Amino acid sequence: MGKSQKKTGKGRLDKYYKLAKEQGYRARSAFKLIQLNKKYAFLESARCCIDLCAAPGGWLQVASKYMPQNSVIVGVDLVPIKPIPRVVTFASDITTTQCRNLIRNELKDWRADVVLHDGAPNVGTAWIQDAYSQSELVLMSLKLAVDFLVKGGTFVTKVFRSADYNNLIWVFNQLFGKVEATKPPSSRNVSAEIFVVCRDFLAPKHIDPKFLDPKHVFKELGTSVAAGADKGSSANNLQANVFQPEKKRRHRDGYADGDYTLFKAVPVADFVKSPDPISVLGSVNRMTFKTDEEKEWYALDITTGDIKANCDDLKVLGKGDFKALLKWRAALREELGLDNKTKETEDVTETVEIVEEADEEQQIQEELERLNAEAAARTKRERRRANEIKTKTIQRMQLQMTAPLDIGLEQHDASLGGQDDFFDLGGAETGLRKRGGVAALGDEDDAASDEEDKGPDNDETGSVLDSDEERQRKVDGLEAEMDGLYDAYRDRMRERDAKFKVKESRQKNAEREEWQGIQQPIDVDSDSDEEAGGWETMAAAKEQDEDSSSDDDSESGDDGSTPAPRKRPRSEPGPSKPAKRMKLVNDLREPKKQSASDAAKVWFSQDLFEGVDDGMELGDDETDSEMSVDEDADGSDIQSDNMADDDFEIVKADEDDDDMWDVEDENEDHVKAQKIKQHGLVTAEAMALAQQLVNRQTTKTQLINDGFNRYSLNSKEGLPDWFLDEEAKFYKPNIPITKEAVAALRAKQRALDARPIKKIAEAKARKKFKAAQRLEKAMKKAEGVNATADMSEREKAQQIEKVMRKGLSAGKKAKKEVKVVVAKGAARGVKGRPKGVKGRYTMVDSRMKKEVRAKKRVEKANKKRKRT
Ligand SMILES: C[S@@+](CC[C@H](N)C(=O)[O-])C[C@H]1O[C@@H](n2cnc3c(N)ncnc32)[C@H](O)[C@@H]1O
Repeated sequence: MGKSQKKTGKGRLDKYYKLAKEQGYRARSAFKLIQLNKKYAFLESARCCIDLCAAPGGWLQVASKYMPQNSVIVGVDLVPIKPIPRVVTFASDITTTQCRNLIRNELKDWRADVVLHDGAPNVGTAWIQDAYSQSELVLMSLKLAVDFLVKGGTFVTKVFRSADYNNLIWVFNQLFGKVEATKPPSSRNVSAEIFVVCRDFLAPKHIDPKFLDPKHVFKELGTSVAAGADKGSSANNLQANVFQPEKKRRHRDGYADGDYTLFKAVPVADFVKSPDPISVLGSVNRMTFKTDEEKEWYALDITTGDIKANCDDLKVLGKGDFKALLKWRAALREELGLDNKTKETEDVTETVEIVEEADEEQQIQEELERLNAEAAARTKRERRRANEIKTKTIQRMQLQMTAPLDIGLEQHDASLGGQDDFFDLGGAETGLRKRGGVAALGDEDDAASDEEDKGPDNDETGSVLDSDEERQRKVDGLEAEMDGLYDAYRDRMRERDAKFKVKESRQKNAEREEWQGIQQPIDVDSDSDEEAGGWETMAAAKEQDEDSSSDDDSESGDDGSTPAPRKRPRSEPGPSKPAKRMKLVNDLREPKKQSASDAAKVWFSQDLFEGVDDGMELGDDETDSEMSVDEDADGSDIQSDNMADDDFEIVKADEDDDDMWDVEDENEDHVKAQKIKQHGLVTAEAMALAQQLVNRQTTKTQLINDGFNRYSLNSKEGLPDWFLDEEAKFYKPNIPITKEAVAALRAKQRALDARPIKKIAEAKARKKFKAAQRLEKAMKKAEGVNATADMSEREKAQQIEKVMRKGLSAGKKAKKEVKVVVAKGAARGVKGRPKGVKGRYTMVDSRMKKEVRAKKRVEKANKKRKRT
């Protein structure tokens, strides 16, 4: 931000502050945009974004992370913003034409899909003044937004809940199809800020300048307040000034008659004796003790130093100070006997009223009104308490979890009716209440004290449970209940949904296996219910990849999150399930089977990869970083016994392979490239990353850095099942490649897979051709037999059957065995058939026989090696 902020005040160092530090965001406000985007998803599809009031750049970082590569991102602020990759920034005032021109120059004739505004004026003096300038700043940002937004675009702005709020919302509604106000969980409860997301910009051809003119937009309320004042409701207004400062407006009507100064001092007696003390507090700057009577009051014990100081400057006082003054007044009046008098007077009035036979109906009416008001106040109080409890429950849950963002909670703002929560705990809470499981919550209900009596800090701690132990016990109880509910839900699902059962058992298997390898792509048509784009799409695609794997399990690792249920590709038979499972515990360095390495060979045979061994290594790097944790865990040299039954000889891993993970190896690049060539870049994601490296769209460092994220060391210890299940679905890293790139590569791979190997195709064709020839020949022969006159019909039939059988058979003559005969002793050198040898034979000497055997052995061994 422009001005330096105190980092130790009221919960400034909250979890979002820490998270921001941890994740390298420049400001905790980054999470506000992340959460807004999570709800409205406007960044993923945006190609151009303008961030107004962007310093220090938290929102810009988020935009650059979530928007597609090569999008245009422009940030403006009064203060310079430290450079951010892929982002252009200016230092300029957004209310000036110079700023407009700068943005225009940068964007040329591009239009923005998203305009963001998180501006806060750097005034920091009077809150009322701040709120007003904030509203003006919002209107200025809207002015810029309508200049640059594309039709259908999104404008996100921060507004304060002030008197101008409704006017601003009205203006937004004139220009946008959908306008929603929301308060993301990361926005502090104590802050009056609220975010308005205006979608579907209508892009009217002509916009009445009055819509964007503060004088007009904020006029109506200003005058209504003034009008209210005219109607003699000054007392109410001034009361509002004290306890609801946002209601106060600027003096647009000039000074009161005969009162030309802004500073007002009144004798303290005015305050003490006035029937409307609050209006006095709201209208003056100082209360003086000048008369003798007032000096006496000054000397009293109840007139403490604080009271004296408060009377000295009323404009700097807060709610608590005003309350103290009112208490002091009440005490003083009691001491002076002023209140008794009033009581007496009231009694007299009452008596008079009775004497005057007040209208009974009117009394009933008044009583009813009073009761109604009381009921309304009670409901309000209850709602507030419920909200407080909900917030606290959420906070406690978050304290138990490592990923507060995933809970994506949206606090329900009572003033913004009709907005759905991201994750409504209300239901769960009610359920728990019914079972009596959250007595804790009830306790807290009672414990929640009146907000008015406490500062925001007290709010946090005052109603929080007494001791750590007690709190822990209650949290445990709540968790146990949640687990119970979740188990019940799963039981219900198991009964109702057979698919769920299968899914669950697969999940369990997968969890047991823990390590998940990279596999072959499968048919894209296979159903995936999470095809939502972004990571979901990638994850679904990845799942498909993994599903289709026949046996290769060492290339790409997942981040260790629970894998989704797998499916066998329809097109390929693949090994049986047990075989597949068995492979999962194999040595990671075991040489890959045919399919993976073939795919890799085809892939690397492209011109693109000529002489780019260096780059290749990075593709692996990426994979390494993702899989390293699992690899360490599972990479033991376990050899399944079943392997012995395989056709393949188990070959001990090369020493080179041992070096794969040794970063200190000087041949590292070469070795890794070899490994990739050998095992293949099997998933489309890995290929897309490799392609990005080759095309210099990304760098090695960037990929390595991307590999270290909050997903990489995600401990699951002690987390409840429902949370892990939820996490398995949504807590996944976003690989920095586009959906389109993966789709294109997958299509390419499918095309390659669909093609048979040329040699096989030719051999098949030859075989077919020869069979046809044989058949034709047989038919001709059969015709000849049929035409023969000197054969009986029976003989003909027998002959034709014989001929046809021969024609339809494979036509391969059994190879006649040739016996190898070694002439020894006296027989050596003798010509002619040796004694006792029948059929074909060949004479050899003993040396030749050995050589032939050795040759056969070598051929066989080579064959096996090739197959593995
Ligand atoms: C809350 S900060 C913005 C934080 C930013 N969204 C982030 O995530 O880093 C508000 C910013 O508004 C800027 N600002 C206030 N008035 C401005 C104006 N007239 N023109 C440009 N920037 C302004 C301030 O300099 C301040 O840096």
